[in-house]
Amino acid sequence: MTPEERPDTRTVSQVGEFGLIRRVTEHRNQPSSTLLGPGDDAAVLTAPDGRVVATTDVLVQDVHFRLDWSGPRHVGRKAVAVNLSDIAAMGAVPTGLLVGLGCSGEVTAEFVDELAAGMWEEARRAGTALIGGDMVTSNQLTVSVTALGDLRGGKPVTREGARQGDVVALAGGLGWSAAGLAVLARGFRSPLSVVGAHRVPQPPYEAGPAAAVAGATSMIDISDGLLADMAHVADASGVSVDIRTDQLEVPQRLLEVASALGADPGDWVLNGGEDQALVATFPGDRELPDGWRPIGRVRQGRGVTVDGVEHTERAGWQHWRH
Ligand SMILES: Nc1ncnc2c1ncn2[C@@H]1O[C@H](COP(=O)(O)OP(=O)(O)O)[C@@H](O)[C@H]1O
Ligand SMILES: Cc1ncc(C[n+]2csc(CCOP(=O)(O)OP(=O)(O)O)c2C)c(N)n1
Ligand SMILES: [Mg+2]
Ligand SMILES: [Mg+2]
Ligand SMILES: [Mg+2]
Repeated sequence: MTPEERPDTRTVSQVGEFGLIRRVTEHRNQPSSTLLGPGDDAAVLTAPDGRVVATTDVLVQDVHFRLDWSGPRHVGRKAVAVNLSDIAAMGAVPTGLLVGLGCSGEVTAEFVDELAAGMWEEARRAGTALIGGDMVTSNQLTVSVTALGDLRGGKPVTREGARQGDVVALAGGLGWSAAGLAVLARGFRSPLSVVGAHRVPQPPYEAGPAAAVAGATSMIDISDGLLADMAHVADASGVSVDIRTDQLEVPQRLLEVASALGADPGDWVLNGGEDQALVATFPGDRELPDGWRPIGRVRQGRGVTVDGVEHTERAGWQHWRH
C-alpha cells in the first residue's frame, strides 16, 4: 500500500489490530543486529559480546505528556529518547526497541502512523530500530518501550562506582524541559527552545559510550531531576556528591524565560526532570571526553550537597507524589 492509498482518516477500530500492526511494521529498514523481526512470535537478535543491556520506561497520557501540548510525533520520539538515554547511561549502544502501545479505538490511524514515525525517527538517529511490540485497547494513550543495547566489549557503567575525588561531569542540557513544562502550563506555546525541549528531549547518545571508554566510574541519565538522580548515585556508591553552582551556569535563555514567568531558573536546572542529560563521574586526574563538562566533585560521606551545603529537601519527580 502506498502512502497515498492509506485510509488516514479511519480510526484505529476501523483499521483493526492487524491492519494497524501492518502499518506500523511495514517498509522499515532493520539494523544488522536484527536477524528476524518484527512479524513472528518474537524477534531474533545477535548479541555481539554475549551480554544484553535491557531497560523499560513507560509513558502515560497526562502523566508524561499531554496531547494538547505535544503531537503524536513528539510523543513517539520522546518515548524512544527516554529509553535510549538509559541505554547510553550504561555506556551501551542500542540494538533494538520493543514498543507496547495502548490506545483507544477512537484514535485515528493517522495518529498512530505519526506516533510510529516519531519512534522510527528517533530510533534511526541513534542507529537502531523497532524490532517488535504489542498493541492493546486502552482509554489512556500509553507507550511502553523496552530498549536493548550492547556494551561493545566494555564494562557496564553502573550507579555504584563513584569514588571520593572523582570529578562529576555533565553531557547535555539541564532545566530546558522543566522550563518548557512551565511555559506550557501557563498556556503559552513559545519560545520553542524550551517547549521543543519538553516535547522531545535530546539525550547526548554518543556521550554515554564515550564516557565508558574514557573510564567513567559511574553514570546515570537525569529523568527525575539532577539532585534526585545524583542521590541514587551517591547512595549506590556510598559517597557524597557535591554539585558546584559556579560550574553549572544557568543558560541565558532559561534566565529570560524564568524572568518572564516569575519562576526560579536554578530550580529547573537542579530539580527539573526529563532532559535526559547524562551525568558521570571520572577519576580526578583524567581528561574529560568531548561533550562533557565538570559540575562537581565526589566526596567522602553520604547524600548530595550543593556548594557544600547539604541538600535535604525531597526534590525531583516521584510518581504518586505529583
Ligand atoms: N516494575 C518494576 N519491576 C522491576 N524493576 C523495576 C520496576 N520498576 C523499576 N524497576 C527498576 O528499578 C530501577 C530504577 O527505576 P527508575 O527510577 O525508573 O530508573 P530510570 O530513572 O533509570 O528509568 C531500574 O533498574 C528499573 O529497572
Ligand atoms: C503533563 C505532564 N506533567 C508533568 C510532567 C513532568 N514529568 C512527568 S514524569 C517526570 C519524570 C520522569 O518520568 P519517569 O517515569 O519517572 O521516568 P524514569 O525516571 O523512570 O526514567 C516528569 C518530570 C510531564 N512530562 N507532563
Ligand atoms: Mg524508569
Ligand atoms: Mg529512565
Ligand atoms: Mg523517575
